[in-house]
Amino acid sequence: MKIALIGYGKMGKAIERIALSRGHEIVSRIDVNNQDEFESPSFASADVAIEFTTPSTAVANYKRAFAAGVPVVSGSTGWLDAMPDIKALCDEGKATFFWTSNFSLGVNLFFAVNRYLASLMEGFPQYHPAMKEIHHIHKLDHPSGTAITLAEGIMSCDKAVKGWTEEPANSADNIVIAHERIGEVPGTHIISWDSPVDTLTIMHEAKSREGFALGAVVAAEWTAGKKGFLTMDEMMHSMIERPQLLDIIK
Ligand SMILES: NC(=O)C1=CN([C@@H]2O[C@H](COP(=O)(O)OP(=O)(O)OC[C@H]3O[C@@H](n4cnc5c(N)ncnc54)[C@H](OP(=O)(O)O)[C@@H]3O)[C@@H](O)[C@H]2O)C=CC1
Ligand SMILES: O=C(O)C1=N[C@H](C(=O)O)C[C@H](O)C1
Repeated sequence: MKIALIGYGKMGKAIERIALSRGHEIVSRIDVNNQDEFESPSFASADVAIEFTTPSTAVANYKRAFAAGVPVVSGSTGWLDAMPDIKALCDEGKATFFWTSNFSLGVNLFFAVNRYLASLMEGFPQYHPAMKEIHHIHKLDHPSGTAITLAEGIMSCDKAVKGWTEEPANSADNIVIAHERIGEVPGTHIISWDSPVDTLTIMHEAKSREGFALGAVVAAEWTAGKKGFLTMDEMMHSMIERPQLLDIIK
C-alpha cells in the first residue's frame, strides 16, 4: 500500500518504521517546511494519508488531503470542535476519514472496561468518578483526547454523570479530569470511583508509542478502499466478527 505521512514528528517516525516493516511504501512525507507537497503527484498517488500533527494544524491538513482525493487516518487531538464539519464532508461523499483519540488495542479494550464499570456504577450512587491523565512535557493539549473519550464513555453509561470538567470545584454532577506533564511519559490514564468506604481504580499505562503507531498502520490498511466516516469501534467490530483479521494486530 502507498502511504503518505502528514507530520513527521514522534508519531510520524514511529508509523514509518512500522509501515515499512509491514511492506508498505512511503510515497510522501509532509512537514511544516514542504506544504507544497499536498499538491504533488506523489501525495495524490497515496492510498491513504496518516496524519499526526498538532491541534491547530490538523483540520487544514485534512481538507488539503481531501482536496487531493486522499483518504485520511488521523490521531491528532485537541481539534474536536471541528468534527461536525469533517463528518459532514464525509457524509456528502467528499471525504474519507478515520479518527480515534487512541489507536492502541489496549486502550480500546480499556474503553470497553471503562464503559462496563460505569454501567455497574450507575446503580451505586455512593461512588463518584475522577480521572487523571499523565503525558510527556511536549504535549500541547489537555485534557488528552483519550481522557475525553473515557469521560464520554462514562457519561453514556452512568446518566448521573452529566459532563466533564477540569475545575475541581465543579465536581458535583461532573467527572473532574486532572492532567500532569512529566518527562517523556507516553500516556497514562487512571479512573477512580471513590465512596466513603473504599476506592476502585482502573488504569492504562502505555510503555511506548509502538501500540499507537501499530494501531494507526492497521487502521490505514483497513481504511484503504473504504469510503466515508470510519470509526475505531467499526474496525474493532469487523475484526471481532472476522477473527482471522485479528492476526494482523499481533
Ligand atoms: N490517537 C492516538 O493514538 C495518538 C495521538 N497522538 C496525537 O498526535 C499528535 C502528534 O503527536 P506527536 O507525533 O507525538 O507530536 P510531535 O510534536 O512529535 O509531531 C508533530 C509533527 O507535526 C509537524 N507539523 C506541525 N504543523 C504541521 C503541518 N501544518 N503540516 C505537517 N506537519 C506539521 C511538527 O513539525 P514541527 O515540530 O517542525 O512544528 C511535528 O514534526 C498530537 O495531537 C497527539 O496528541 C499522539 C499519540 C497517539
Ligand atoms: O500526545 C500524546 O502523546 C498522546 N495523545 C493522545 C491523546 O491525547 O489522548 C493519545 C496518547 O495518550 C498519546
